[in-house]
Amino acid sequence: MGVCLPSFIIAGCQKTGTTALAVMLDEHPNIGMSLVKEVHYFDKIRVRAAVARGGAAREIAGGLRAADLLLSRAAHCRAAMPSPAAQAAARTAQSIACVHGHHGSVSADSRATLPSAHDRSICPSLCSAQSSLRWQHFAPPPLYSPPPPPQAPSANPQRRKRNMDAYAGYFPGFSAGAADAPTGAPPFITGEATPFYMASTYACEEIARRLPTAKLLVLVREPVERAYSEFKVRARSCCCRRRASSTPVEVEAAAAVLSGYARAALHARGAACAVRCGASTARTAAAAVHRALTRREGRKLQPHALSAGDRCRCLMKVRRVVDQDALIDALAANAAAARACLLSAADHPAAPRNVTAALALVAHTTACLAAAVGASGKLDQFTGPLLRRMAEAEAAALRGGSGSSGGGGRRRRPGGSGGRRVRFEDGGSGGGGSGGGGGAYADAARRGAPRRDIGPRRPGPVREAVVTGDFSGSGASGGDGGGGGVSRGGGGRRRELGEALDARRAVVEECFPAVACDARGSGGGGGGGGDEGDCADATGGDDQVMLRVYAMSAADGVRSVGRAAGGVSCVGCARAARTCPVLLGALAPGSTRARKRQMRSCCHCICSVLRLDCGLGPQWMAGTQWGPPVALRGVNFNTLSDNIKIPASARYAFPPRCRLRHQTLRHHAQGDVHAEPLPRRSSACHHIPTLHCKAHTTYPPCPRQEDAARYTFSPRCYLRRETVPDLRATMREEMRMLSRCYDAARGGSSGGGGGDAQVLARMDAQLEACIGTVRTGISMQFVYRGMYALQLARCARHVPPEQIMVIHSEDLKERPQEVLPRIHAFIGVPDHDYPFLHEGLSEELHDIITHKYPTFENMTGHARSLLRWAHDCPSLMRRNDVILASLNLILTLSSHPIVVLSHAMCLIALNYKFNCCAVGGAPIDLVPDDLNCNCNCCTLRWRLESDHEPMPQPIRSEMTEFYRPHNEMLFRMLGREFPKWLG
Ligand SMILES: Nc1ncnc2c1ncn2[C@@H]1O[C@H](COP(=O)(O)OS(=O)(=O)O)[C@@H](OP(=O)(O)O)[C@H]1O
Repeated sequence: MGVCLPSFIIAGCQKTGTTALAVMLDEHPNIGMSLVKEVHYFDKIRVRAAVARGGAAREIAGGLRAADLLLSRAAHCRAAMPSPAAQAAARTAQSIACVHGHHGSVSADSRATLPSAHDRSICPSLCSAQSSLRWQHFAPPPLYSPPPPPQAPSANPQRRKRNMDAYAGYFPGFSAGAADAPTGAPPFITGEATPFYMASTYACEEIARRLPTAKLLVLVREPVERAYSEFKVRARSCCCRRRASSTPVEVEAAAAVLSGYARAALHARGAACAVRCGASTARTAAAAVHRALTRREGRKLQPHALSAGDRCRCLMKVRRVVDQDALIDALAANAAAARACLLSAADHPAAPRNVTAALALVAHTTACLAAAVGASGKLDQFTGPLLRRMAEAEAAALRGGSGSSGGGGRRRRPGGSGGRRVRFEDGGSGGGGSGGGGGAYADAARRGAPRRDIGPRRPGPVREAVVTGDFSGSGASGGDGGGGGVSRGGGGRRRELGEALDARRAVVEECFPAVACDARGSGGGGGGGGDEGDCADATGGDDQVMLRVYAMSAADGVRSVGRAAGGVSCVGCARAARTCPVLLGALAPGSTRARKRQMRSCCHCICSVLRLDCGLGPQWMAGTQWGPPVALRGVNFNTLSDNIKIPASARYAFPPRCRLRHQTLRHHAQGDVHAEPLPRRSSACHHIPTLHCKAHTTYPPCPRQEDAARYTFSPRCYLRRETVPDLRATMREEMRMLSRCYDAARGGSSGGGGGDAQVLARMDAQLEACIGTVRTGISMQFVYRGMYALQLARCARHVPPEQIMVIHSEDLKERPQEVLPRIHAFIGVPDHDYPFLHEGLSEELHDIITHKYPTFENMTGHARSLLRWAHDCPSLMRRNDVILASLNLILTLSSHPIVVLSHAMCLIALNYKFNCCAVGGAPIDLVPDDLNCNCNCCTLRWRLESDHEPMPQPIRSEMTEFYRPHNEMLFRMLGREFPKWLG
């Protein structure tokens, strides 16, 4: 496959509408934009060992680094850990790495790392987590299973970035299209947009050297506006200090967060079913899409081009050409296959807990839905039919006819040892299970555990909750088998599914009456409860209804997790309920017994989120993932009930939200419980105010009005009180430094030191002396980035001016119909009638932008809407279901481990805050700064209350004056004036 390096680059400037332009051009049939915006190739090319910082590059680099580190740890896990589980995890991990062609990616240095005590203790989780990272990175996405690309990118970010072929990898598949285009067809070109290139001191030079014919598109915007726009991003997104030790913490946290998914994925794979899911269903879907695209675009596309990029982007394109029904069919089939596959995982010999299956089920279901949401742009016509189709598949499974959905075929081996050794066949009969031992409840019964201890409704006490198959979410299923175990044959499974559906209906009808109505109305599987009056009341916009439909489905999966977790010891819940009354509101004034019980269940839910979904729950306290709690070995878990008995010395020093479990373990190590001493990793937990873990009997007061001024953000928006940099001081300081430079370049106050070109060249030469290194990202160099004349002059020293097109951002925004044809002519593609231009910059373009480059806010908008819905839900249990659903949705929306991690963190934060706020009505600061910092810095961008406020006039005037000579130089260069810029 030939490479298809970009013919044009949107090289600048930040905050001038580059995203909009990139999105618009990507809609052109002859243009393919890079798979990610802001490749940052040419501005990082000279960076050697330093890891790219900021934005996606940092995340990718961080993720790969984490993956490598974890992989290396897994490598010596095998040697260091005699336990079969660790060995198995390491083996599986390595085989996944191997499958994806990255077997040799562990550096010799990494391999040589000697295992430390710390490594040994966390080895199992690292082993699985590293696989997870690999999984996240390299495993096929659930919908479209791509063949491995011919040239897999190097796992080493530096090497990859330096490698021009790898750069071309940002434009995959399109090159094949270009090569195979019919003779005489208009050219197909690629482009990328990295607005930092203009600000970079050497990117243009590198572009000129490596892509000498590339055209540069440079957008300029009134510099004061631009600076303010960037400043607002800064203020919204990050004011926190970076932790000095961020890497190990991130790696470790990533390990923790992702291990659940890793395990789910691993076991799904272990059941040899994922292969089928991936290979048959997803590939069929991909092939169908591919065919359709080929037909439509009249050129051959590599199948992997359909999946190498982000899923949403792919689906966005696909959706236009594939029959919607066909796509829904494919998605539903894929979901069904994933279901079958993941259900099977529960019975796999290696599966440690049935919850892994449930978890994976949720993950895949939500991933599927997320993709659907991404494809539809709205939760509307697309998601509804898809959900309905999935409901039909469930119904088919209930009736025993699972073959058609590909989702239920399950057959037990005759005489198998209980429910654990199972062979699966796609489209199998779905019946005839042999029953048998039945897993935890039966085990517990055999051990003589009291009956009350084995019911799934009682969280906590059952220690050995392995593989019950109770992934259905049915609260009643555990009791079905009585003391003698539960038959888990096809009939049992169907019964469970039925119970799951009932449970889901209950959730839906309680929380989302409109959905129940909708479902009844459409015959889509609603049922029970409500009457016409309810339906009449339960009106709302389409979006809201669909949101509820979505919640219904997600809650279904989530309940599975929650219920399944009910069979697993939940030390954290009991602990939290006892020691964290404020958090849970259990001791709220006037709290009734029932309320306390409810709160405890709520706690249980939170705990399962933390543990199961994020890997951050009792592990903090108990020390291992999934395995027996290290710190509590020797404690008889069957005696743990509501009055959990933990040696006093094992009391937790840190709140459950503290993700630095090592701290806690260290604390344990000092007590009389058996634990491995762990090195202290960070003292962050010490700084966490413990207000919520004291035995408060009242809620912390709402912030007083006079305190509100200290909140940069609305206190209700869950953010810590941040100090946003002072606009005036920041801008003035930078202007002062730049003026020094400019004055020197002009030859002092007398001026007259040559023409513009000389002045700009001199200024450029001493720029770094004035403002230091030109940094990427949003890095407090707001003023400099608006000095377009300086940057253009620098660029024009390397790139011929006729290859640079400067576009006024305002023109693009207000008259795209005029600007776009000029751009087409400049980059050499035929004109195109963009549908979104017909009504100006319509919502469609906005949708495209937000779906193509979703911010965290965009990505999680639906989930956060769910959170809001949850807020109104009368039942705390249900509310938590929805919260869990939201969490899952957000986790599955993102494919990058580090992104997932930070999202998880944010959601954990939200979850806590949400619960507290919801219960107590007071926005209390429950989230460790560290955690908040993570959220704010990386991804979470809440709107500033002042977001839409104009820039204060005094500083605006100062800046306009500062920019005046620079703007004038720019006007002379362009031969065109923008009078508004001069004030
Ligand atoms: N079509 C069009 N034309 C011109 N400008 C537009 C357009 N669409 C959006 N915008 C405004 O551009 C700002 C975001 O610019 P970028 O996408 O370049 O930002 S980034 O550097 O990629 O982060 C951002 O400015 P602020 O609203 O001030 O943040 C957008 O509003």
